[in-house]
Amino acid sequence: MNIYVLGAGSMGAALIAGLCNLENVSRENIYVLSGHTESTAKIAHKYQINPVGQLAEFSGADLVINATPVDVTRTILPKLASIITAETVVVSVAYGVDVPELKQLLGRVTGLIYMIPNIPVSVNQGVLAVDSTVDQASEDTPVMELLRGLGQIVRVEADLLDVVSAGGGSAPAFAAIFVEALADSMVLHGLGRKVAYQVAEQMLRGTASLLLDRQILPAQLKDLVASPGGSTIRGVNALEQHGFRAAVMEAITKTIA
Ligand SMILES: NC(=O)C1=CN([C@@H]2O[C@H](COP(=O)(O)OP(=O)(O)OC[C@H]3O[C@@H](n4cnc5c(N)ncnc54)[C@H](OP(=O)(O)O)[C@@H]3O)[C@@H](O)[C@H]2O)C=CC1
Ligand SMILES: O=C(O)[C@@H]1CCC=N1
Repeated sequence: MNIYVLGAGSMGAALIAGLCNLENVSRENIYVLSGHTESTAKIAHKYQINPVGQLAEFSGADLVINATPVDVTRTILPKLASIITAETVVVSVAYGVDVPELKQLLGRVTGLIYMIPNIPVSVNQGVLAVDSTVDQASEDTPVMELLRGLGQIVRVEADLLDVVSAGGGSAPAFAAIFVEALADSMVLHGLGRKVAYQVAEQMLRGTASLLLDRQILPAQLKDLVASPGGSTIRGVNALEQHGFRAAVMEAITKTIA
């Protein structure tokens, strides 16, 4: 399958990195075109994939992944539509350019997927929110099989895609802020920066693994950690007093809005 990636900033590069990790994908079959010739060359060199000079070369694509900014998406997809074939599948990750608009921009109703991935796709541990209403989102297409290699696919109705995008797509930024604050607070109390990050990051990974692998609820995990009259419950109390849960919920609400 020839995969052409359009736009190679944070998300385009993350998707390329994840694709390059897949055993069933050859780097020879991955092509990239970014906004500037230099950035195209840089990313192509970094991942040993093919740089593309101009959009016209996308005529050879079996799959196009659009990871350009929203305004660029709105101008470039109509141009792309006249270049690709009817068999080419287009996966667009531009947030807010939804399926009805994609149909309009591409002038077709099939062979398209609206998906909001998150940055951990670069290590094949992503959450990929896919609009379940389009034909290509069915589980057994080669493209969906490929995307499954990048992480867990969550198929949702169109009106809930923004919700999964906030909790899965945007939240890595919130989690990173939490990790940073946690490390800062350990540094504040005298721990070295490097060890502080190691502790915070491994704590997050271990906690996520436990929740996923053991299928226990977050509340149960919290109860397991907070010993009666112990230190953890004092920290929980402080988080509650400072509106931690409300702050997280408001952040997600604002992200969706
Ligand atoms: N970052 C994330 O976690 C997520 C992002 N998205 C979506 O991904 C898209 C890109 O976001 P992000 O990667 O963060 O943004 P960036 O600004 O990091 O990347 C944008 C990329 O688009 C390229 N570009 C600009 N104009 C063109 C053009 N005419 N042709 C080809 N490439 C072009 C830029 O190239 P150059 O640098 O050379 O100018 C750059 O590589 C957005 O639509 C966003 O909604 C979706 C989910 C998550
Ligand atoms: O910030 C954004 O708009 C994109 C969409 C989801 C994550 N990043």
